[in-house]
Amino acid sequence: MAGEPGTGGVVVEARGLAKRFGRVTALEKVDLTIGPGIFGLLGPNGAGKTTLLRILATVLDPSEGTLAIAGHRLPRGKEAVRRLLGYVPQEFAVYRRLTGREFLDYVALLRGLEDPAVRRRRVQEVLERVNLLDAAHRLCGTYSGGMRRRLAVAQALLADPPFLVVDEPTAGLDPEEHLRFLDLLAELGRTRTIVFSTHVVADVAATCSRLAVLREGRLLFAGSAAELVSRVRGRVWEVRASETELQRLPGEMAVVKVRPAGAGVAARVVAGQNPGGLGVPAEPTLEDAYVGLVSGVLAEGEG
Ligand SMILES: Nc1ncnc2c1ncn2[C@@H]1O[C@H](COP(=O)(O)OP(=O)(O)OP(=O)(O)O)[C@@H](O)[C@H]1O
Repeated sequence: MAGEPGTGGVVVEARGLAKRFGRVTALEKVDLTIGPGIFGLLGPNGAGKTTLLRILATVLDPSEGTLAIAGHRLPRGKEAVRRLLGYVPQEFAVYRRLTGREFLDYVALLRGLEDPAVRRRRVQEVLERVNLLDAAHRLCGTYSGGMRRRLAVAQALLADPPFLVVDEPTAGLDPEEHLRFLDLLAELGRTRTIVFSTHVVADVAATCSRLAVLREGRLLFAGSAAELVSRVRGRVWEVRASETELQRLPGEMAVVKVRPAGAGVAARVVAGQNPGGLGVPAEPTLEDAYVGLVSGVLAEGEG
């Protein structure tokens, strides 16, 4: 049954979620349904990603709207949801003077795993899962950023929760750790519901079955990557021009990336019309669609 530990993930239903901090509106009327698998949350700085994840993790109450997780309405069902939840916050504090193993043992004890033999086994399992066994005897204070991220995931996995909320898991990781982390997420997502936030569109393209895009607290899109990409089809262009020509191109457009090419540049742009007639149509990617959406070149709901 969905909602029970280790049996395939939970369903999240948010309707009209809003969050205000004084005069700042961090989230506005967010309607979202999230099912089993990996769900990516994309958006520029200040979009409201962390706020939404903190609400899903029951750390923060919304100012308005309704939220049900695995059928438990919040805030009434908070305790029940917490039993299903593993949360990896953006800022994760560790006890620098404990080893990785001691730290996890301590967290497991706090989570109610009282039998020392059960705890030892569980700590060993999560250390293995996140590939930290070799560093388990080292003080947490000596861990790299990537190792701390893995320790943060390990503590979230101690109770084998079917619902994981992970805030920017790949920030600050080196390329090798980054790839390993995506593999771990993909593996965990086979039997769980995972919601994670990121700035890296490629991470979403690589791991997520569904995604949402937030900007300034508003939900611009929720659906599959293929749906988002289809919105930009026919509007992505490779433009070869001089820098000056590029800056003077007529019409509304969003520049996805620019690289040097010969004496000028090759730019990838999203635009309704072929920019200045200089564009060659290109096959759209998720990054093109994301940039088009957050820049406003693709209107919301357009498709
Ligand atoms: N506790 C708080 N008090 C006041 N304002 C807040 C608080 N938390 C968030 N905000 C504001 O709410 C908005 C959304 O912030 P949030 O951290 O959710 O965005 P984000 O998408 O996670 O951004 P980033 O990618 O930079 O981490 C921002 O304007 C932020 O300054």
